[in-house]
Amino acid sequence: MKIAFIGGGNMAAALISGLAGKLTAGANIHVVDPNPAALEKLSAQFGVTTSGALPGAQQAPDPAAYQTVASADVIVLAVKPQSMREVAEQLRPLLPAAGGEGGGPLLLSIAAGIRAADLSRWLGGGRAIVRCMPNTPALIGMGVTGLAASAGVSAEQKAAADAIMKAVGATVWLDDEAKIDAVTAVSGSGPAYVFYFIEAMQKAAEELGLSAEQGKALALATFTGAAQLAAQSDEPVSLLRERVTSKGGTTYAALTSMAADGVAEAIGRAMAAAAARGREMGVEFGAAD
Ligand SMILES: NC(=O)C1=CN([C@@H]2O[C@H](COP(=O)(O)OP(=O)(O)OC[C@H]3O[C@@H](n4cnc5c(N)ncnc54)[C@H](O)[C@@H]3O)[C@@H](O)[C@H]2O)C=CC1
Ligand SMILES: O=C(O)[C@@H]1CCC=N1
Repeated sequence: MKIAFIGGGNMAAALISGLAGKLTAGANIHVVDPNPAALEKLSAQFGVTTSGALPGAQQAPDPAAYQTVASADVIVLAVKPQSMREVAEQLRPLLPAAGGEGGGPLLLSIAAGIRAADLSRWLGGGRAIVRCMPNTPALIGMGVTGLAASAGVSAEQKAAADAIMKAVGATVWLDDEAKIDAVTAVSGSGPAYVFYFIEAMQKAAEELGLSAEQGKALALATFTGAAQLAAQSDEPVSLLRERVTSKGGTTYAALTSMAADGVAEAIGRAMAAAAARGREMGVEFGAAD
């Protein structure tokens, strides 16, 4: 499978680390990014080929790269949402005319917010697009990705999208593209909530007299252990929580304090804000002329 990445930043690097040498040879992966440092790192680490610009970009275009991008089976769009329109319009002249179902390359967009209909329009219309929402644990093969296919994506292309994302973790297919905003709020942004919680626990551990190293070791092992226990258990998470919570004991004191502070409600509001921002970005960066 020949894969071209447009954008070689954090998420692209995480995906390439799972793909290169496993799903396809590094030499079958091409990365376009105007940042030379990002390209050097990816080519040294994974043996990918690289180029600095698409035609129409401000940098001097690299004609050898056109053919590589144009003949890719899958083009992963891994730039920031606000760059997506510009990149799609640069990509458009390289792509073969859109055919029927499964015609042309599969476009895999990992951008938050950007809707498939806008992307397809910027790419000349009738494109086979799968929207994906991965997350950064993909870097260690423990990501989870939500995917939604637009009309015109063939069964083979869906299988290719699934294989690419399974190379870095689990996949969850959605029947409706709009649900990608919910996935973004849960698992796309989710690692940041977990890091936030771990940071808070580390800080509190130090305030309680433990060293920074001790706080880190205890907080991390607790997260890993509790998440694995929940994943491996057939029982509801609420029951696992209750088993930790002795009546009148320490956990009860902590959870009572969290309930009084409205922590669960605050998490709900935070995730609603993430989903709303996803929808808003779709409008902000995808508006028709
Ligand atoms: N970071 C995360 O946790 C997640 C990010 N995403 C999505 O992934 C996308 C990329 O995010 P990150 O990798 O975090 O950002 P990043 O800033 O690390 O990477 C973006 C890359 O695009 C490059 N770029 C800019 N203009 C370009 C152009 N015209 N042609 C080619 N490359 C160009 C930049 O040089 C940069 O290396 C975003 O759309 C984001 O919504 C999705 C899931 C999780
Ligand atoms: O914060 C963001 O917009 C991106 C999408 C999900 C994670 N990072």
